[in-house]
Amino acid sequence: MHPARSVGRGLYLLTPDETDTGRLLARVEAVVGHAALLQYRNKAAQGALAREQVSALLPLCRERGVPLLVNDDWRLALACGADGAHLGEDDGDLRAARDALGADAILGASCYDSLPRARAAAASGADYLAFGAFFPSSTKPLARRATPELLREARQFGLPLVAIGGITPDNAGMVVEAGADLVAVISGVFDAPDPVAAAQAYHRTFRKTQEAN
Ligand SMILES: Cc1ncc(COP(=O)(O)OP(=O)(O)O)c(N)n1
Ligand SMILES: Cc1nc(C(=O)O)sc1CCOP(=O)(O)O
Ligand SMILES: [Mg+2]
Repeated sequence: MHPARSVGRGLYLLTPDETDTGRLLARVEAVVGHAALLQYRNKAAQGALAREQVSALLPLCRERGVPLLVNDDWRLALACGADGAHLGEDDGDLRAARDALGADAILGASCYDSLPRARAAAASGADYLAFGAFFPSSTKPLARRATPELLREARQFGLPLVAIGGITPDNAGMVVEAGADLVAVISGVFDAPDPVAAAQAYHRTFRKTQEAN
């Protein structure tokens, strides 16, 4: 069994679809210090632009001590020297990614609403298991839905659990109480009127839940 890399606890920030690299950097720079992990996810960028953006984000993440993962494309993560990759059901084989990236890389897996998928991902070398969507998501309106009960059951795998999908500072408590170590967020931070205040508000949820238990 692969010894899972530590991924911390708190806010797991995913980048917005931003094609202007300078603007992407500025938006991320404002909030990345409040994140435990950053995922480069940009459905509007491929090829050279995606590579340029990962390479631009990497020094910022290193400076702030925040691991940078690449969504969908472990080869891009490897080429840029990022800290890992996140793969969903259409993004290739987890075991092949683990073999190519090595034991030190952080490898995340989308499990949607499926415990069997989570079991397979854990056996294939995932460092964390992501479930969702927990709430209606403006980013992914057609996402399958998951429940807090599923998260409780997923504790059996002994890996860090990520909750994603429509998570706001107001509803995050429900998934954190159910066992989420990280809440993965795009619009709750990047579409907020004050992204820094929003990022800080997620932190308070973790603190409150810890104090209550
Ligand atoms: C942390 C995290 N969880 C889930 C996803 C979704 O991955 P996927 O199903 O491959 O969908 P896309 O993000 O590629 O649209 C994720 N990216 N990150
Ligand atoms: C990228 C993604 N994956 C999901 C899943 O359920 O697997 S939900 C989702 C969208 C996350 O964005 P927001 O925080 O804006 O809802
Ligand atoms: Mg994907």
